[in-house]
Amino acid sequence: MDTYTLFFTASLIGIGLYWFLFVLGSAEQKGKHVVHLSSGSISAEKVLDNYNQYSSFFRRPKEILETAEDKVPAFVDTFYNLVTDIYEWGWGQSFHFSPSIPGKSHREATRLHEEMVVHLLGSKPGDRVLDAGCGVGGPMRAIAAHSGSNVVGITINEYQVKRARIHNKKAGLDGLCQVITGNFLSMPFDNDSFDAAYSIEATCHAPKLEEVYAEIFRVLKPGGMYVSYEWVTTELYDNGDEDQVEIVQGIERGDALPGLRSYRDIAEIARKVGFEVVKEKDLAKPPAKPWWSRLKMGKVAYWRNHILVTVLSWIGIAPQGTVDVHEMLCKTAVYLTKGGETGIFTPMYMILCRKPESSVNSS
Ligand SMILES: C=C(CC[C@@H](C)[C@H]1CC[C@H]2C3=CC[C@H]4[C@H](C)[C@@H](O)CC[C@]4(C)[C@H]3CC[C@]12C)C(C)C
Ligand SMILES: C[S@@+](CC[C@H](N)C(=O)[O-])C[C@H]1O[C@@H](n2cnc3c(N)ncnc32)[C@H](O)[C@@H]1O
Repeated sequence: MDTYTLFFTASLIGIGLYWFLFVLGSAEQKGKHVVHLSSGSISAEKVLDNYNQYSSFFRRPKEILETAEDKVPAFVDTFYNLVTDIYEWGWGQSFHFSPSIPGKSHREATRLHEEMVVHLLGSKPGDRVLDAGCGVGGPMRAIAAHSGSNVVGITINEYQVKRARIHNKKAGLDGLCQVITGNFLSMPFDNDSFDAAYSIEATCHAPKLEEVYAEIFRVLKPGGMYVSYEWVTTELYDNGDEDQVEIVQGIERGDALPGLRSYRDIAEIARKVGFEVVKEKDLAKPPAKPWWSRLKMGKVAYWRNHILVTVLSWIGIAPQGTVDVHEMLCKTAVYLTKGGETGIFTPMYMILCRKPESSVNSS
């Protein structure tokens, strides 16, 4: 090979590599780049082990409630160590769905879904608002910026707190947004200390919904509003239909859920802990456009991402085990899409509640 051919070939390989890593692997919302994929607070050599422990724990989600309910928060924490960077890289800083809106980008539709929380709660400047299960804070920043309220987020995952604080600072919202590590089943906040509260696609991780709802009720001031977007099965779900059961179990396994609840249970549980239920509605119902369309359109992107993750793991840049986690997410995307298309599942069953003015906390 002469010098010219050698130079030409080397340049082509260089450009190809640059394109593969820096163009294909670019971050969705300037959050994460593929070459920086880590596994949260888990050290690189323990990723595969942690993934295997996670997947055997969530293999039979329904049984968890009978045998190992108390271990759920720790495994949810492991799950978010494994997926947080991949979510940020492939989805953005808001870890939830929203109805697609013709003519609007995913980012814009996400933001509208988050700002709806402000309107439902009636939040205003100076209010202290709780975000129960805040992820890396995408919703918190949108809600604080839209309302001028002070938002306090809590997440079980320490790595997410680190990421959220970085994003809050970058967005110039660290004055309005505060984030702490903690369990929403037992929060380090005083009784009656928040004007309002919300949770977006987070309380589905609680083994018993009444425990997290009771805790949110406790920290809300009397008259305070709470809104939640819940993951539930709908009226179309038939637990005697094997195909439907497989879809639901696929969603539970790939999303760290200790058993999906029925939409019927939500308001009943809210009332049981003392809330007045103001409104409940499945925000996925028509005329809303499919929330799962972005998951479906991503088929080529999944394939591309899978190659990227495999190559990076192979050359030692991404931790070993990242490929397994990514493969799990690819399967999860299929089950979620089936859940949406069949209409047996919704990730946005909205419930709006009020803590009665007259209520007294039991603890
Ligand atoms: C509320 C929860 C999370 C909801 C969503 C934010 C995530 C559910 C499934 C995730 C994804 C699936 C496929 C991934 C893809 C294979 C990868 O290449 C890029 C990231 C994905 C698109 C990823 C992004 C986040 C989800 C859509 C739960 C956990 C309660
Ligand atoms: C799917 S993410 C949604 C995050 C955020 N609401 C958003 O929409 O971007 C679920 C969140 O719930 C948090 N979570 C789950 N179980 C928790 C628990 N027991 N205590 C506190 N946070 C929890 C996770 O750590 C994660 O941040």
